[in-house]
Amino acid sequence: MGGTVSAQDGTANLLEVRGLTKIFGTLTACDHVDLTIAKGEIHALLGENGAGKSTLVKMLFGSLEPHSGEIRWNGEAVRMTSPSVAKKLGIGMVFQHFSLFEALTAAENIALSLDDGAPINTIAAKARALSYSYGLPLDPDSLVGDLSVGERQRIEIIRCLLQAPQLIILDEPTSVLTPQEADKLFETLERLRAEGKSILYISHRLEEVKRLCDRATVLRHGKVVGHCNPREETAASLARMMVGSEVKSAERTPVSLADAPELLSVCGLSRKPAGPFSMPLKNIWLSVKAGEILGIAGVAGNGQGELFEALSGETQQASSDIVRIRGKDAGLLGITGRRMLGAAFVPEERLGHGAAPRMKLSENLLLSRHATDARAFVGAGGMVKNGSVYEAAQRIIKVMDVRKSAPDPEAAALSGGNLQKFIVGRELDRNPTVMVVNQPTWGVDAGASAHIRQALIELARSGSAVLVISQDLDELFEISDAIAVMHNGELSKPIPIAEATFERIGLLMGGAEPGHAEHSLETA
Ligand SMILES: Nc1ncnc2c1ncn2[C@@H]1O[C@H](COP(=O)(O)OP(=O)(O)OP(=O)(O)O)[C@@H](O)[C@H]1O
Repeated sequence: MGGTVSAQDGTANLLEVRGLTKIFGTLTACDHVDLTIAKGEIHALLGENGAGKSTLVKMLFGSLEPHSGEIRWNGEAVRMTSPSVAKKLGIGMVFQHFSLFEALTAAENIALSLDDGAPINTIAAKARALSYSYGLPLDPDSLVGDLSVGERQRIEIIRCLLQAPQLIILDEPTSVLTPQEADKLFETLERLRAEGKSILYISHRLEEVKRLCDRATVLRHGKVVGHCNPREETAASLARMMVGSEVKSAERTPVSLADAPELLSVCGLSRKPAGPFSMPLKNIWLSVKAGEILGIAGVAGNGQGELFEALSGETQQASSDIVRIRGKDAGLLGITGRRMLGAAFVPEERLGHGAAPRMKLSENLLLSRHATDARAFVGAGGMVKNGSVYEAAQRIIKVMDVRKSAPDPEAAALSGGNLQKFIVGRELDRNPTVMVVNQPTWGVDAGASAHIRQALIELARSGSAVLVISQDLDELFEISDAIAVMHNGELSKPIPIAEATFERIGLLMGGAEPGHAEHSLETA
């Protein structure tokens, strides 16, 4: 075999890709892409949403077939005809969306994918030993449903490492992790590098790319537009390489809320856990006024999802005055009833929850807005005005700069970040009086994140109340007028942004000063 020599520093290349091309319909998602990965390097793959990163790694992992191009592995031409071929060669992948069964244990989940017939006890013992040796401790007997997102990701990583890969591909691994969990992951990746393994790392978080990665390849519109050493760049210069122009952060204009009417309020919301894997809500009080953005911070799994469900009407309250929208009792209304009051909701999970994957964007638009926009979209006798729906979908696509491979593609054919842009745009397009959004820029690139954040600020300043749940503290500090923290099903008092610091919010996220915000309603 014998690897070829990399021009960069003389180390052998593990992977060499030449002219790899993938075409979807009229869109060339990857256009003659060249990429080399040396042994023992952490290589970043950067690019805007829809730049072709996932398409490229899917071709490397054998889950998509290229139209043309060549892949060389340890110097030899190979064809990745399926993920099992890629795994056998030594490529492992940790996906953005986990594929674990909640009702099974960690070891049972691992056994399912290893498929080597080894007894479950042997697999559990191996998983335990490996997880401890890499500083990612895991109890193989724990039920996945009881685990935090970070712990679930450990299972995915251990499952990948058990196959002894030489190249590990990670697709946005830190977007669901707390800062502490991300630090642990970086240590593990550095250790893997020291052992001579190679890592291909996809992330929109440019600071962590600077910290971790040895080289970067930048894609734009499916083409390689540059290579760099991220340590010699700034986050701004990396963003510029990806986007092709300067990326500005959102600007929060000052606002006076003294006489502003309250548009969304929650008074004493409590809820028992809905199932074995959900969090109770404990006496939650909050208030959002016209013009205001209230940010809700918290480590994933502390009740933010349950709070979103309670606000959106997916779960209803014990009495109608617990949730009020525009001064109307809404606690017993479902999602459509709350939308009819002028509220809009963007859930965290975009595929399945935020959009039906196999439906076109225009059909998804109709699905969520047929009741609230009946006059615009439904004609006499209940006939759908297809032309109007299509036009509205195209308007949203244009405003949000949604990149796609067909005029009105199915939701599942969009890249993750582009689908997120469409869903946020679909709700903003209604000009809602109350907007509740969970993780607005999850998986969204720097340029589009700035666009979404600015749009939320402008919506608030035009007189709407906006509540943003986010795990991204930088985001909350950039856009919020006040930040409250969810911990263990309780919500802290909101802290006005002028008094909020990362330390103070971080302490609350860790469980300091717990308590609900009953008196905040008087002071807000
Ligand atoms: N199965 C598919 N059918 C049609 N078009 C597709 C399909 N998968 C991806 N595309 C298109 O190919 C382009 C590249 O998408 P890809 O998912 O590779 O982008 P990405 O760089 O990973 O983006 P993100 O950062 O948002 O995850 C997008 O315009 C997307 O709409």
